[in-house]
Amino acid sequence: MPLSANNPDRTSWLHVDKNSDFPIQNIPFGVFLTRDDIITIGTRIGDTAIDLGALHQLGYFDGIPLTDDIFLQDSLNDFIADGRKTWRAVRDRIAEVFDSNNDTLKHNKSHKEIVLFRLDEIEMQLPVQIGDYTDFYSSMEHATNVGTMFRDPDNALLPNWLHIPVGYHGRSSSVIPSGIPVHRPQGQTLPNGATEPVFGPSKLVDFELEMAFITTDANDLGEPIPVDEAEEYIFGLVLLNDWSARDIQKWEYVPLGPFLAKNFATSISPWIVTLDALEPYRVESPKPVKPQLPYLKTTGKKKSFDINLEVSIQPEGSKENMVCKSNFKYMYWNISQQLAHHTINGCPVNSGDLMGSGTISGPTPDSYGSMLELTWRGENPIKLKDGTERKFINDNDTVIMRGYCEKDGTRIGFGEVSTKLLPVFKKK
Ligand SMILES: O=C(O)/C=C/C(=O)CC(=O)CC(=O)O
Ligand SMILES: [Ca+2]
Ligand SMILES: [Mg+2]
Repeated sequence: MPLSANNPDRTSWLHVDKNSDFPIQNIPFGVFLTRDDIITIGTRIGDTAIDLGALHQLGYFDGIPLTDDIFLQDSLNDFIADGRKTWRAVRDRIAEVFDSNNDTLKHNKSHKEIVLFRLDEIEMQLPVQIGDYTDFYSSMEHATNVGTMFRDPDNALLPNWLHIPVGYHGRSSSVIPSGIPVHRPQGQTLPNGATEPVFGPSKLVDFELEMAFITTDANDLGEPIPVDEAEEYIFGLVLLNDWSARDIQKWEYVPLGPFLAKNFATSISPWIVTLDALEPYRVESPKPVKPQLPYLKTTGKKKSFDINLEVSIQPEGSKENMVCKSNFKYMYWNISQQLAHHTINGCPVNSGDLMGSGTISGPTPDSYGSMLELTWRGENPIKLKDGTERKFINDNDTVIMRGYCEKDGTRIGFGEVSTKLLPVFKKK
């Protein structure tokens, strides 16, 4: 059955710019602090933020079984744990309330004063309390590029890669929303030609263009999630910047994988776009190069999504420079395969877990999802509009990632994840 909230013909009585990421067909979920210092769950149409806690108290969700305080929370975890049926009913109701043909709230000035906020009146928070954060490594182009640079160009893709959605466990304590600046990390590195490491600021701070999915309570300890059921347990997607210190990474990662090179910060966009909203943008996943084991084989619906992705660097006081254009559809392993693999050993997944896709590099050099690849380890620096060059990210640069889908005149997007890199932390 088509989802009512996805009706492409629906318009809203709230103003929506033509190129907005947030038409009434999107209806993402997030958490924000209001002008009155109240934390609430909300959604967004155009440039208007909508307080769902207030909307619920005023009775606009009557008939949907929801607890009174479901939206009066500082995270979406409980709402997500209520399951897909509830997410759908709430999203459909929001679409009805804000439909151009519905005058109820539109003509109620006092209700609108309580429910609607301009974006400059709110402060976006992390949308979920993240219990566990996992990062995959699912772009064949990225894995090949990094394998070429870090290891052996003749055997760039390691033998397991075409059989396993490779991943590592990250650290949730340093996941931050868009807008929170990050300090350049310090650590151990092995200078070129040296035999002993040195300690100091990382010289090779990089971004990684990723998306991430957020789960609901999915399975009990010991219980795998079948690959074709995986999407039932995925609430939605965000943009993710997996900040990476390449010099620290290269020295520390053998043999257990990334550690301090990756966990100093991971930035995400604050609005979670639901899988339901992304339904019209499904595409086939890349053809498997090698046969996949049965637990990873998907059937039925297409399991990848056509999401345009862009990365810009903005030096302090200067213009934005777009350095990468990629697409989520390039991922060799899709989100269903990632979740099936993650749980095949019986590992439980909880509401609010964050699963990074891995760096999303495409086939062409302008679609590589990190500076490491775009400048090929710094060999081909990128020229910026202000006349300076970048091999990696400089202090006081801001890295901005954006993502959107577009089809048949409807566009829905993720907004942005924007993060400034500050110099090394100094105690005042
Ligand atoms: O190939 C390696 O040794 C590591 C590559 C990465 O930087 C991996 C990573 O964080 C996963 C990813 O983003 O694809
Ligand atoms: Ca990564
Ligand atoms: Mg990181």
